[in-house]
Amino acid sequence: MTQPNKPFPVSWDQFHRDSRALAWRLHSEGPFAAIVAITRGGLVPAAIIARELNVRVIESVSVKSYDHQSQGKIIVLKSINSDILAADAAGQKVLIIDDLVDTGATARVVRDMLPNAHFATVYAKPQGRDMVDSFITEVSQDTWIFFPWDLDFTYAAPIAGGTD
Ligand SMILES: O=P(O)(O)OC[C@H]1O[C@H](OP(=O)(O)OP(=O)(O)O)[C@H](O)[C@@H]1O
Ligand code: HPA
Ligand SMILES: [Mg+2]
Repeated sequence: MTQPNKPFPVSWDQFHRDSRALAWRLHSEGPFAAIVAITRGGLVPAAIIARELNVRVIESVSVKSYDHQSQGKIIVLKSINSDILAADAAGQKVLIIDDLVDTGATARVVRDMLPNAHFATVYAKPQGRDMVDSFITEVSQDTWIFFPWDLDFTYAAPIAGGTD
C-alpha cells in the first residue's frame, strides 16, 4: 500500500475541541462505568472525555502496531484488567477511546477483548471507520494525521517560495 502523503497537522486547541465534540456525542450513550484508553494515542482524548463525562475509572490497553508510518504485526504489551473485562461481560457500559482508527487493525484486536464496549475515536479513515461506533472527523485514507504531541513549532517557508 502507498504511504499516506497528505499531511494533516492538528494543534492542541483543535484536538481539545474535537475531543470535546466527541464527548458531547458520547454523552447520550452513557453513563459509562469505565474508560479504556488505547495507549499511547488514546490517553490524551481519554483524559479530556473522562473529565467531560465524569468518569473516574480509567484503564489502559497497550497495543503497538506502527513503526513510524509502516504498520507491522500487532503486539499487545499490556492487557485489560479482569475487573473491566467482567464489567463488560456483565452488561455495564465500557467506553474504549483511541485518537484515530486507520486500517482498523488495532480496533479489531481491542474490540475482541471487550465485545460489548462502545468504541470511539476522534478521527477516522475510511478503511477503519466501520470498526468504531463514534468518531468526529473523517480524513481520506491517503492522509497522515500529525498529532500535537508529535509536533514542534518550526519555520514555514512562504507558499510562493523564497525566504521571508
Ligand atoms: O487502525 P490502525 O491501522 O490499527 O491504526 C490506528 C492506531 O495506530 C496508532 O497507534 P500506534 O500503534 O502507532 O501507537 P501509539 O498510539 O503509541 O502512537 C493510533 O494511535 C491508533 O492506535
Ligand atoms: O494518520 C496517522 N497519524 C498518526 N498515527 C497514525 N497511526 C496510524 N495512522 C496514523
Ligand atoms: Mg495508538
